This record gives sequence, structure tokens and C-alpha cells, in this order.
Amino acid sequence: MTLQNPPVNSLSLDFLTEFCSALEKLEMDKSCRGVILTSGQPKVFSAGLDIMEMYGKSPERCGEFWRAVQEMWLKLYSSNMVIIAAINGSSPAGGCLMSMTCDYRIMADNPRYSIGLNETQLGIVAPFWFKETMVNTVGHRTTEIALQLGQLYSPTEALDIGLVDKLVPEDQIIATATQTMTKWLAVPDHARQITKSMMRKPTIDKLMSKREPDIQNFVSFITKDPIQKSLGLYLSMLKKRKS
Ligand SMILES: CCCC/C=C/CC(=O)SCCNC(=O)CCNC(=O)[C@H](O)C(C)(C)COP(=O)(O)OP(=O)(O)OC[C@H]1O[C@@H](n2cnc3c(N)ncnc32)[C@H](O)[C@@H]1OP(=O)(O)O
Repeated sequence: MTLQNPPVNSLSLDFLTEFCSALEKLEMDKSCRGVILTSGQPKVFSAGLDIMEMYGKSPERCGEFWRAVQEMWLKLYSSNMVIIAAINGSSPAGGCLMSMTCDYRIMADNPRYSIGLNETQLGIVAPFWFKETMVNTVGHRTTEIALQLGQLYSPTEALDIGLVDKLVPEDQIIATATQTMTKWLAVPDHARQITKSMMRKPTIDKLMSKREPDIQNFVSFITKDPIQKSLGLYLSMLKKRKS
């Protein structure tokens, strides 16, 4: 699957809805046992959640957006397929979350790229299921530091802490992902799927049982004046950096 939402694959409501529907089709296709997730945009895997979906929007629209973010995470994290992330560019915040839902992460070895959950840098707080996905990936202590600082890691740093599993030159990323997929698909599906579910079920069940309060929590947090102000400042910083 190639992410195509120019310029930076930000995760808007429309894009998330289309992504989930495409993933669902693959999930139901019994001939499809694995997916390599990569970006069709240069230099960026995904810029994370579309900040415009959280800035100046009505509570109803924010709620609809957050349900779509939850759906994307639930579909990817609980997928029966083998999902390999071929991270061919920067992957901050929601982009990092998306990568962490995959079974294996291969990143392009380019020091200009970065990956991590940088929410605190925007003045916002990563919800419990973002946090737990990271704990499940890199452990508690590393997550504690990473989340409080809103740390973005270079590919080498990300490999050191286990946030990605392998670095390769960018032009070898799909070939490496394909070789890795062959290895994963050699394991009998039922045994691998039950094992994957055993590892991830407690985190998935937790969000499933708290979906509505999590939406309410997001809406009441994101629509607060100081949070809107922080997002506005961050957006203008992004635009200024460009000019
Ligand atoms: C309870 C609340 C929890 C909410 C959780 C939120 C999780 C999130 O995912 S929040 C989003 C966090 N994302 C970021 O901080 C990434 C910001 N973007 C970047 O750092 C860079 O854009 C990049 C490294 C991804 C790419 O850099 P590059 O130089 O190639 O491109 P730019 O010139 O910076 O961007 C092009 C264009 O896109 C706009 N843009 C970038 N990111 C976003 C985004 N996440 N949402 C919306 N729009 C974004 C950027 O402003 C530029 O727009 P213009 O062309 O109009 O200037």
C-alpha cells in the first residue's frame, strides 16, 4: 500500500476513511497475507494527523475525526495480515503511531529523516493508546523519556532504541521489505496470528472498552482555547520555517 496524500501524507478524515476501507478490502481478501506500507511522497512517510482537522473545527467534526483515527489504529494493530512498514521518509507523531502498529519497521538510512511521538512539542498530549503502543514497542523507560520530551529520533537513534528494526539505503527499502515479508510468511498463519493477538489484545481491548470516553476526552481537550492557541502557533511555525 502506498500512501498518497500530497504533500506530506497528513492523516485527514477523508484520507483515514479511504485508508481504512482499502485495508478492510485487503483483510477480507483471503489471498492477501501481507502488506508493505510505504509512502509515495518524497522525504515523508507521514506527517501524522492533519493539524487542520484539529484546528478551528466544531466539536462534532473533531469527534468524527478522532473516531477515524481510532479506527485506523484498531484496523492496523489488530490486522491478521503481516504488515511491514517501509519508512522512506520522516514519520512524526501519528506517522510514528502508524509505523508502530506494523509488525516490522524498515527505515531509510537518511540522517535528514526523523521518527517519534512529538506531541508535547505541539502542546498536546499523546493519548493512552499511543503511549501503550510505544511502551509495547520500545519499553516503559524509553517511552517515558520520549513522550515527555516529544523526542524525534534520527534513523540511527531509532534503531538504537528499537523504534525501528532495520536501516537500509533508501533505494533498497522495498527489496528488503519484500525479503522480510517472505520470511514472515513462511510461518504458519494461524500460529503467527494467535501469537500476534496474544501480544496486542490487552491494549486493543482497553481502547475498545473506552472508545466513547476517549473521543469525549479528545474533543474537550482539543477544543480548549490554550490548546487551540498552541496548535495555531505550531502551524505558523511550520509555515514560517518554509519561507
Ligand atoms: C489529545 C490530542 C492528541 C492528538 C495527537 C496528535 C498526533 C499528531 O499526529 S499531531 C501532528 C504532528 N505532526 C507534526 O508535528 C509534523 C509537522 N510537519 C513536519 O514536521 C514537516 O512538515 C515534515 C517533516 C513532515 C515534512 O517537512 P517538509 O519540509 O518536507 O514539508 P513542509 O514544508 O514542512 O510541509 C509542507 C506543507 O504541509 C503542511 N503540513 C506539514 N505537516 C502537516 C500536518 N501534520 N498537518 C497539516 N499540514 C501539515 C505544512 O504546513 C506545509 O503547508 P504549506 O505548503 O501550506 O505551507
